[in-house]
Amino acid sequence: MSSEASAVWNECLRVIEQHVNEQSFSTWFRPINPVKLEGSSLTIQVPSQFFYEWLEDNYVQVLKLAIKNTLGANGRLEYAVVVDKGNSSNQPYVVSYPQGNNQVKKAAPIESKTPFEIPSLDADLLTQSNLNPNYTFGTYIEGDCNRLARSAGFAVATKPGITSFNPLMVYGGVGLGKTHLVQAIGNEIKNGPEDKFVLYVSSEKFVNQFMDSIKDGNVKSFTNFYMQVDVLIIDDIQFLAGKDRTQEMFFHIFNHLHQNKKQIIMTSDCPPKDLKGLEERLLSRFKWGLTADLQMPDFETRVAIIRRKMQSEGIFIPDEVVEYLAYTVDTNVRELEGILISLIAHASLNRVEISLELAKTVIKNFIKDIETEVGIEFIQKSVSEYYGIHPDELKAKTRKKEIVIARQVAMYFSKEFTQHSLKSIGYHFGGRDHSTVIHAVQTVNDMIETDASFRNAVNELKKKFKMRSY
Ligand SMILES: Nc1ncnc2c1ncn2[C@@H]1O[C@H](COP(=O)(O)OP(=O)(O)OP(=O)(O)O)[C@@H](O)[C@H]1O
Repeated sequence: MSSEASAVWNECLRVIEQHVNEQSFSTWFRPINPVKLEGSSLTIQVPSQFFYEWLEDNYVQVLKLAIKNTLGANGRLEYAVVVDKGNSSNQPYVVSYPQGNNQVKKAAPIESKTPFEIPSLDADLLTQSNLNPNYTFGTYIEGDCNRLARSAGFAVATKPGITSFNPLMVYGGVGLGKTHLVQAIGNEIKNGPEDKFVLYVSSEKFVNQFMDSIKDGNVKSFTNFYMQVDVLIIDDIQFLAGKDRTQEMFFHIFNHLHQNKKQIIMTSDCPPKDLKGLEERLLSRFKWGLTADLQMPDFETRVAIIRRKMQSEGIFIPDEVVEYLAYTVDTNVRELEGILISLIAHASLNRVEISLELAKTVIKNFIKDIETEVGIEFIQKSVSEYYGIHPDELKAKTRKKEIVIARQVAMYFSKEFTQHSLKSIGYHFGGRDHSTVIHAVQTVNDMIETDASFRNAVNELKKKFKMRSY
């Protein structure tokens, strides 16, 4: 960054500051970097195409004024937009508009190659991996939900085929980051010092390719192709269920790769023991290495995921909105990202700032099946999650101390956050009496007074319910 450009841009900021409110100023102008000054032309770098369009749509007049005040009537402003997706070189591209001319020439985004396309069998093996370059360890947020899988993945990436994690099987529910993690391993190996042929393929494509090879009479070249791979990443292995011929072929490829110390990485939507329709000999091989699961990220990890996404989109979102989203969307990461994108798009289309109000509208109107009310069931789920027990235990007869406390806390919040009568609350906790609920509320109130760590726990949960009941 040139010091002249900085000085001019600081002058511009002083002008802009007087014409926009504080939040808009920090959202849309603080992230801008002045890049260079050539004559009376200043180039500023903005974090994304979306960011650039927003400035053009909303702040073009104030920008013109700032440029005119600092660089005179001939002053010009140029943008360098950092293209974050699909442009591995991450080269900025420049669009410019002359002063007094509103015809902005918008540059087309740089095309990226489709990341998931399967290479043809005679493709240049070392360059075609089908890996999405954005799926790296750097962009994968670590939390308790994925620690084992992530560290095993990292170990595999450091020494593919050599650790005892071969095969590495990552399993978990929909949209929890399986593909991202296994592709991060692939990218790490591919970008490492050794020339390894890493191949990512979805099981569905694998099946289709195999079928085609039978049809075309080139099964041998199909097999040879897969046997040359150094690191085979095969996604959604559950898709092989019931496809006996493909399983047989995969069995041979698996054995060949494993015997030759090649790394095999797989994902599945459930643990191997629950994979139905897969041959026993395959399942037993899946258990040779390491099986690690992914869970739904906890609140802090969800916040970190949102912040990372904000950073990559070059968007600022107020903390209270970030927290609201993280509290409310606890289904899976893909849904969380989807809602975030809807929110950004909604703000952009309606030309409004991202606020808590807007986030509530987007969540309620756009994502119909998301529960935003605090009901007894939600309280039971949240409290049992917090105490690491199963929600059914809150309704069971057990008198184990930690379960009694969790049950009392859940009853206390049901009284505070829902309209249910004491009788109804008791009913939802395994048909207990209303006097049990009164006793629970009293006990929790007493413990809040006397026990600081209990008070903190209750406050933390309360924050969650409050967020949801906004
Ligand atoms: N820990 C994480 N850090 C950052 N982003 C994440 C994380 N987990 C998931 N994501 C993001 O969530 C989205 C969904 O992840 P991904 O596609 O890997 O899920 P999946 O488990 O493979 O889903 P499916 O079951 O549908 O195959 C992706 O955009 C991914 O980048």
